[in-house]
Amino acid sequence: MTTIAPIAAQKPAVRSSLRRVGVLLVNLGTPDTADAPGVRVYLKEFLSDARVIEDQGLVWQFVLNGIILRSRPRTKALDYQKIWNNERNESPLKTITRSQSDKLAAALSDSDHVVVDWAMRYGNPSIKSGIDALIAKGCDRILAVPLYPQYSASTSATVCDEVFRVLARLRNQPTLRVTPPYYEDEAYIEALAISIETHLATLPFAPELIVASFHGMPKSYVDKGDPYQSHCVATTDALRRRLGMDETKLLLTFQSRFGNDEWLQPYTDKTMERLAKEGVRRIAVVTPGFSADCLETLEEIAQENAEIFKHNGGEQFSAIPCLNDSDPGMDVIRTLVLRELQGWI
Ligand SMILES: C=CC1=C(C)c2cc3[nH]c(cc4nc(cc5[nH]c(cc1n2)c(C)c5CCC(=O)O)C(CCC(=O)O)=C4C)c(C)c3C=C
Ligand SMILES: [Fe+2]
Ligand SMILES: [Fe+2]
Repeated sequence: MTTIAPIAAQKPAVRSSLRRVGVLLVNLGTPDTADAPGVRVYLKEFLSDARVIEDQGLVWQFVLNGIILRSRPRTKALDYQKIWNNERNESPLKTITRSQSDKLAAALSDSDHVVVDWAMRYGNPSIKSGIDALIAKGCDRILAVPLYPQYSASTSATVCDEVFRVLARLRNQPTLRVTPPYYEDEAYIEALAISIETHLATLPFAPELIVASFHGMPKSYVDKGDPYQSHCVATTDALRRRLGMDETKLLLTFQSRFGNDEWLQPYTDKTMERLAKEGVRRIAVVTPGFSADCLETLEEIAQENAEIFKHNGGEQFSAIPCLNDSDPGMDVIRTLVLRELQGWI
């Protein structure tokens, strides 16, 4: 027999005539504080998710608790400190996701029965707190929006898992929709192209080529059927067509390798080294898989990989900002959300 967690008694939060639609933007998550304890809590939750590390067996428990959580929080906290939003005392991923949510709410303000909020899969604000808040405001229908253009089980699916877990405890469940991946949507490709062109026009140099760097994942996950790599390839192909560039002018690479297994290749850091050694002097890097700038773009790309490129002879390196809450970026989110809200608003 299948059992689920005890279902709580639930009072109607608002009068039943108010039937609102909730939109919940969800991104990956980030530590609450840029210090070792904050990073440890975050990494423990993240790396204990079987969608992220599929083999959660005894060996992994030993590696996670005995090695990773003893050393990585200290070094990663230093990286977070380099990019931290000190004004708000939070990570840029939170600042940007909140702003995306505020701007989407303003864009949908014509419909007074739509409520927009945001959440993080790991850390805070949690998906549970987001769903609770939407229900408390009278939402009986919720659209969850995983902010990942390319689907992967380690990102998009785990958002759904958590949403389902929260709903599983409710007696009076809202109706649920989830936005699909949008890796080759016209609005997304157009927004990327505009953001690249706008950024290149501000540079004092002309890059010889552009590297499109996506977050990596273990190759074995793709071998077992995760479509993530094919989505990254489709995005890059569409962008090449839109920009009139071939694979020598717009390269596809994968960053953020973690652990010793083989990850998707070519690796971004090795590509930086190779390009510089082959005599390329000026490059720009775009990170289309990240809907908001975060540790992986602001530190790993704009600092670490810039350093690798220059150390090996490269001269000019520019990191193109993510779509974030820019006008083209908000066009993408609004288009996606309005399409999936059809019939509800
Ligand atoms: C097996 C481990 C990991 C997989 C698979 C993975 C996939 C994946 N991740 C993102 C987006 C982000 N990841 C971020 C940080 C991050 N990712 C991993 C590991 C895996 N990611 C770790 C351990 C970390 C934490 C930092 C570190 O310790 O190295 C972030 C940044 C969060 C922030 O706070 O700014 C994002 C965003 C995608 C899209 C993805 C898909 C394959
Ligand atoms: Fe990651
Ligand atoms: Fe990284």
